[in-house]
Formats: sequence, C-alpha cells, structure tokens
Amino acid sequence: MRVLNVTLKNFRNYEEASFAPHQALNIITGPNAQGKTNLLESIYYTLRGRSFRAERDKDIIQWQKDTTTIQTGVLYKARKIEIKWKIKENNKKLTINGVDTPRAELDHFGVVLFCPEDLNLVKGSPQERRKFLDHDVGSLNPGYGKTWRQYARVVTQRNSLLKEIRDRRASQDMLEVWDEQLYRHGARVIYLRLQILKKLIPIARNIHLQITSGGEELQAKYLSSLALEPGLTEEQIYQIFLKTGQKMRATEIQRCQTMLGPHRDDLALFINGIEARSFGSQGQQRTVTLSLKLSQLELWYREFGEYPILLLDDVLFELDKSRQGMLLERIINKVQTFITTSFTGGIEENIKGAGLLWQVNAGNLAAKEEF
Ligand SMILES: Nc1ncnc2c1ncn2[C@@H]1O[C@H](COP(=O)(O)OP(=O)(O)OP(=O)(O)O)[C@@H](O)[C@H]1O
Repeated sequence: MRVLNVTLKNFRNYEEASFAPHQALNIITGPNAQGKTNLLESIYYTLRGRSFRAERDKDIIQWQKDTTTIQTGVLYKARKIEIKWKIKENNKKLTINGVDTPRAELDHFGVVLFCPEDLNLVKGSPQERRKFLDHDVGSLNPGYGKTWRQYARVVTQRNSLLKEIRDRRASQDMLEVWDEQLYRHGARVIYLRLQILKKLIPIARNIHLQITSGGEELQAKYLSSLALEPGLTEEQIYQIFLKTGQKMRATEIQRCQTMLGPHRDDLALFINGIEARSFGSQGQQRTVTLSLKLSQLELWYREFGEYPILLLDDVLFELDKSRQGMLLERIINKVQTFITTSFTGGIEENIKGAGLLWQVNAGNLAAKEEF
C-alpha cells in the first residue's frame, strides 16, 4: 500500500498544503515546532480516523477555523482510492471515492506508527501495553477495532450505572443488559488479541534474534484479569468471563468500576526468560519495541499481501547506528516510510536512490532534494 498524494486544509499549522510523497522513503526535516509531526498525524488520521496524539478532534483543526479537510489518494491492491475526511468540532465525515463510508472500512488500510512514546512500551504502565494491543496488534485484524470500540463503550456506560446503583439511583437488575454485552464483546476482544499474538510473537522473536545476533530470545505472555488456559475458544472465554464476572459484581458496585475484562489485561515481555520490564536495560527494551514494530510490518504483509505505511516520528535517531541500519534494511524499497527528524545526520547519503528529503518551515512543506 502506498500514499500517492495528500492535500490538507486548515489542518494544525497547515493552512493549505499539497504533496506527493516518494514511493519509498520520505524524510521530513526542519527545525522544532514547524509541522513535521503534524504531517504524520494527518496521514495517520486519514487511515485510522483518529489522531495518535490529540485528545479531541477539535485540536487538529487550525485555530480560529471551524473545519479541516484531509484528502488522501492511496494505492491499495493496485487500485487508486480517494479518502477524504471533513472534520468539525463535533462531527466528522468520511468519504471514500466520493461515497459516505463508515469508519470501520478503514480497518483494511495498514499503518504502523513508531513514535517516542512507544519507547515506553516495555517499561511503561500496563496502559501503554494495552494501547499497543488495541491499536497495533488489533489493527492486524479488520474487525478488531469495531469490537474494541463497542467493548470500551459498554465499560464506560456500565461504570456509570455501577455508580448509580451504589448511590441507589438505579436498580441492580439494569446490569443484566450491560453484562451480557460486556462478556460477549470482551470475550471477542481477548480471543482476537490472542489469535493475532499467536502469529505476531514468533515473527517478533525471529526479528529480535536477528537484531541481537542470536543473543536474545523474545517471549511474550498475555496476562488476563480472567483465569484463562491456553487454546480456549471464544465461547469458552465468554463462559469464564460470565462466571467470574457474576462473582465480582458486589465489589464492582462498591468501587463503581468494571474490574474484569480486556481493559484490565496486560502483556508481559521476556528476554531470555527474564521480564524485560523490570530487568531489561534501556537498550534492550528499545530493541524489543523495534522488533514488535517490525513484526507488525511482516505480519501485515503475510496476512494481506501488502506492506502497510510506516510512520517514524522522531525515533530513528533514538536508535543506535546498528539498529538504524537494521530498520532501514528491512523497509527500503518495500515499505513506504515517512520519517520526521530535525537532524538527518547525513543518513540520506548512505541510502542514495531511496527517497526524498522534505523541508518544513512554519506549515510550509517543500521537496528539498531527491537522494
Ligand atoms: N490546531 C492548531 N492550529 C494551528 N497551529 C497548531 C495547531 N496545533 C499545533 N499547532 C502548531 O504546530 C506546531 C507544532 O508542530 P509539530 O508538532 O508538527 O512540530 P514538529 O515540527 O514535529 O516539531 P518537533 O521537531 O519539536 O517535534 C507548533 O508551532 C504549534 O503551535
């Protein structure tokens, strides 16, 4: 898959911008706070229907304006597709090839983002790893996003109801409807996560072995808030969720919180059998993140026959030279990549013929040179 062109109107600090990226590597450079990440954000938004950093859609609309549009042409399975987002503060509209389209249709388009926050994936809180499970791992199964959004909505509404029950403003019977949805969607979320991890982790393990010259073996274990044996079906997970969930109800009402389910789960990562979160060095933890990101590219390719778009926001130069090399070797001329950096370190000299250098200044983007 490949981005052919992007046209922005009133997106962050881009009043109007239009560009046709290189099919392989795009290095976007310029001083701080000029709009490099904003550009990546617009591509990510196009393909995911949400920002990776704005809490609210309002934040991506240029200040003093009420609407932003992002219009992107992509080449997907040899077909040209026009994706257009029109975003206002309280509503947004997606059209694909001029036809109004639900956001779930975007789940077929692949994009992998690697940004500085991802470097916290291993050592950060379980929430960081759940984000990884939902946004990275989940995106490898079209359909996951919709289920996950349904599940998240149920948890929010159920939590409000728990509070009302505790305050005696609602009766306990009202939980029945929400509980059934909680268990159904929750079981599906867990089942899909496990299915994807079963494919992803062996790929990440191989990549990790290569990056570490065979020295480090990466393993992962899904830690569920439910007692799950390996190899369960979705229905079996549902039954376990149902049984355990019912026992937890009284405590949940007391705490006004849904305490079991995929929103409480975590992923433990191990290097040579030792937990990477507590015992891995910073370099080792970064390598784990890199292996996981690269494995997403490979799995996407195996599952869908095309590489996704790769967005590297300010992270390439956070890696040491050998890991930079390893990364570039895997993507050049295979994966269309967008790299932001305020300092290229002359890297373009080492990868001649592979891409285009872009310069951003105060929301103005210009092709600087082909390298
Ligand atoms: N909604 C908005 N409307 C107008 N300008 C905005 C909006 N949101 C952010 N900006 C501006 O965008 C700029 C930041 O852009 P961006 O985050 O892309 O910087 P960058 O070039 O990636 O910088 P760095 O190298 O520091 O990461 C800032 O000048 C900020 O004021």
